[in-house]
Amino acid sequence: MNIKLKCLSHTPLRGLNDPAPEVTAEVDAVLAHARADVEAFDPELIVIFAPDHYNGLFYDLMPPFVIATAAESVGDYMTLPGPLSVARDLALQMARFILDRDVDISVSHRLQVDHGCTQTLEELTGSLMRYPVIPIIINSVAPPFAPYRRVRRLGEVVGQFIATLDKRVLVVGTGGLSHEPPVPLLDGASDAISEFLICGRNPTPEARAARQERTIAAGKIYGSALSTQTPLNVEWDQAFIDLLLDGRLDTVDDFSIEEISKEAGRSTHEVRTWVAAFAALAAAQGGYSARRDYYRPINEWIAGYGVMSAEPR
Ligand SMILES: O=C(O)CCc1cccc(O)c1O
Ligand SMILES: [Fe+2]
Repeated sequence: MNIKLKCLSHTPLRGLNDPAPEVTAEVDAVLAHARADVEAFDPELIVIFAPDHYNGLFYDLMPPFVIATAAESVGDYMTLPGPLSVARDLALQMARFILDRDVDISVSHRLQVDHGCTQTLEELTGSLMRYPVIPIIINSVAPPFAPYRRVRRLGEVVGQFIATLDKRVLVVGTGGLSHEPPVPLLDGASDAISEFLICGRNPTPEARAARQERTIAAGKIYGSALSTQTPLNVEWDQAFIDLLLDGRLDTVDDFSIEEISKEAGRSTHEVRTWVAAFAALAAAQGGYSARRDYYRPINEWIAGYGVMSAEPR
């Protein structure tokens, strides 16, 4: 086995509410570099840890973790619609391996995924079909969540499975860092919003457009006095990146979900995908060496925007 890691923020506001052209150019260059790395590595499998934002998973049955044997992009915001090239049999084998090691995970044989999975796949590979992929969704948006130590444990067993493969494997985490887009909460929601959060699959084009307009409007005022959303938190992001750089993964076991939501925003929990990805790399090969490729707080995108790479030491 040969393994590499990429973790990066996603933001559906890319192209819809852009910051200054120098900033988008900087991010474009970072992403082009990441894509070239992936091209050179030529993975035989991509394991992508991703969140979902009430596009594939709803409160009628909200799983903490899901592995997909087949997946289709809903094509939200500017992302590509259509099927992902999921490695079906390998995904099933991985599900069995995970369950055998005492970590519970749901299996979906037909999962809808959103920008939380597809934007990063597209940015890193140019399409949704380029390489065989196994999507693993970690609930990071719809409380209650499994604790961070459980996410780290999931990553570990996935890494142990990867170690059994005779393949080049790219492990990806997508989301974060600090941010809070206007995603509704079930607690205190109106009847209409509850109905959406419980079973809002396959919205009408009008409903999807309205949702996207709300996100764009929030992006236009994010970080200003007009915004009611928790702002970006550069210190939190820096500390999180540092703990990954230093390989202090076990410190996430003490993370308080409530405190992180308050300090850095509710969607900061998408960093759970980074925790799982780094834990997988660490478990697959012992130590790792990581680098911070990029970080910048970008209000227009509602994103503490970061990119990291890592590989075995
Ligand atoms: O759920 C939605 O539609 C909004 C999602 C969303 C918005 C801004 C930054 C993000 O990272 C993000 O995921
Ligand atoms: Fe997100």
